[in-house]
Amino acid sequence: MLSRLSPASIRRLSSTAKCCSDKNEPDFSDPKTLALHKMYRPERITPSKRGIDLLKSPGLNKGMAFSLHERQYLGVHGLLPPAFMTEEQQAYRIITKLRQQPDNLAKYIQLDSLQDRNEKLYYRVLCDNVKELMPIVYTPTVGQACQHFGFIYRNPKGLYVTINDNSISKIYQILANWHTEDVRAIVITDGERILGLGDLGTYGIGIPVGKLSLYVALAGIRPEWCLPVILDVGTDNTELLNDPFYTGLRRKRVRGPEYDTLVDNFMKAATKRFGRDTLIQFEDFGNQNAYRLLDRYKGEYCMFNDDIQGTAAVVVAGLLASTRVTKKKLSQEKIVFLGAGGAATGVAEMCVRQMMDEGLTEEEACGRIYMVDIEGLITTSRIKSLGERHVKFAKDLPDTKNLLEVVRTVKPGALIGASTVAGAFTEDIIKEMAKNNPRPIIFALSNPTSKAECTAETAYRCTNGAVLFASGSPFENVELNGKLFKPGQGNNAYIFPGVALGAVLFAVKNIPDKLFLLAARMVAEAVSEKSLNTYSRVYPRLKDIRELSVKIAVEVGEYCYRHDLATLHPKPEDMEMFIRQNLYSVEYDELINKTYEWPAKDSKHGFPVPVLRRTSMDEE
Ligand SMILES: NC(=O)C1=CN([C@@H]2O[C@H](COP(=O)(O)OP(=O)(O)OC[C@H]3O[C@@H](n4cnc5c(N)ncnc54)[C@H](O)[C@@H]3O)[C@@H](O)[C@H]2O)C=CC1
Ligand SMILES: CC(=O)C(=O)O
Ligand SMILES: [Mg+2]
Repeated sequence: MLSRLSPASIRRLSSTAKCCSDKNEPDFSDPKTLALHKMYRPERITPSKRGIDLLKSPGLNKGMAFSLHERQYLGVHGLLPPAFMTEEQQAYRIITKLRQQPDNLAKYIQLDSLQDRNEKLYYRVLCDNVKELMPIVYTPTVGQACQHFGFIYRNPKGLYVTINDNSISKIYQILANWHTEDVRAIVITDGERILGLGDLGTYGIGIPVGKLSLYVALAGIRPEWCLPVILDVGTDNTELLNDPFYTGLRRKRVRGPEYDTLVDNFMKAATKRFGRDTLIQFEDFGNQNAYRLLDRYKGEYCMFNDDIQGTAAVVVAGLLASTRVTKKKLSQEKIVFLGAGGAATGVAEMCVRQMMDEGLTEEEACGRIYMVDIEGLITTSRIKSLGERHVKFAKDLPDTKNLLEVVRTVKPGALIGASTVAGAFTEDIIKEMAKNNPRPIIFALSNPTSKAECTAETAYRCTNGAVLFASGSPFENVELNGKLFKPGQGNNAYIFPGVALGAVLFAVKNIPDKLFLLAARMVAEAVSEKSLNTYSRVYPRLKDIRELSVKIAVEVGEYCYRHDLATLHPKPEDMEMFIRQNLYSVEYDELINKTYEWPAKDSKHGFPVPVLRRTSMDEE
């Protein structure tokens, strides 16, 4: 069996095993567990770094949580204040300071520098406060951080590959400069469509960084396996080209064959450097490249486009959960999309697959989907100018750019926005949706919040609380007529962490579309009756994503072994246990085998142990 292991897999098995934490210690009374464990777990290691180098290594640094024995043994004694702090105390200090920051960008900067200093503490704080901090490290604040990236830039995070590095060997060298060898997941963007904010060039690096933070926080993927990458091919944003702080090449975007060669070279160099099964997530590419690159690479590499496939899955999940309230199958609904770019088209295509699984023909399913883009409703009169993906959705209806008119004519059960047009779902449109449906479905997916097609408050108010609403960026709860509504976040963050966890742990060859549909169904099933019926929320709680990610990863693994796409052999007998054993722990590791039990409450050390309160603001 072992002879079937590729060199990359052997390397992975041994390094995977290093991450097993005592917290997740398996049950060794079971002989099968013991055998599996021996296979995957080598001995613990002591870090090679010492002294100030250790304190400057964010992956190892524990700040004042180093025990006296560790301080002496690892050469940091005297380099730290003499008092000690537990990780919990440090986390309390961080979140307290964070809550005193004047605004969200200041919070982003504080967390960003914490990540540079002390990785475990960063993830500890993030995991303990997912609902409060996701809007900081992710949408909407990450959008603001990208817009001001040149100004707030402190430390490099991620790799920059420019159009001037356009050969496999040059890119390979850049990848070899990265500080870890065992990279298993890359999130890459070219910065052309950063959220709904448009072309932000290299300022877009904040997006891969933020997505990978969620890999760790929402799926327990180890941070050292993660690599953020930006392809710098220039920018067409003249404001940036004139910005003295701009961090990228000052030139117009390169397009055409030279661009394609750069992406091709990157794919080859990355898989040569890190292994054929390295996951590469494409993020926030512009409309003209997103689908094209996905179609080109999805059969050949372990990759996916999150804006197309991840978004499709999360929206279908929200729609399926909604059907539990409307008591109608998805195939019985008509759906209108505002926007027909990567996100909306991906969702439309997955809706078609779901409707076909429910018994419709492809033609019937496409017939239930109406798309409106910047040119108006996609109609048969536009066929000559449409791309092949849109032709099947063209309707034999009069041309119009008026969304209200479309809603009046079609009478859809669901209205979905991925257009980047803030406020496009006017009060009239929302009221029209409510007129035609006892429980209208309205998803305003555009990010960040400033681009949402409508606010949660408008949606609930204009439908008298009947709407099943979700948005790409979070909105506050809304109280209406004495009832509390908790809008769900229809964001691909429910999907990509779990898919990525399965892909990296089982070293999959590629990721079929079907897996995203399976993930969508799992997310839909995870929505509780209480969520749906008490709060009208069509998504699980954010704090449940981590568990959901494990379940999605099991599904990814099972599917990939069935279809000969998993290259980790032998297949773990207990898939879930294998995944749990390999989850990143946010608790500090013991850095030497023997730990000195320091007297945490000893007044000699002068540490006033604070009364800890729960830091989590997560709620039902
Ligand atoms: N909630 C989530 O998980 C996700 C949200 N998104 C958001 O969706 C938005 C769109 O993303 P993509 O589809 O990737 O972008 P895209 O650039 O591929 O597509 C934008 C679409 O909007 C249409 N559009 C622009 N102005 C319009 C107008 N005035 N009226 C009607 N249609 C108009 C364009 O014609 C195009 O079809 C972004 O704001 C992005 O942040 C994207 C991915 C995931
Ligand atoms: C959520 C996301 O991927 C986007 O807005 O692009
Ligand atoms: Mg995106």
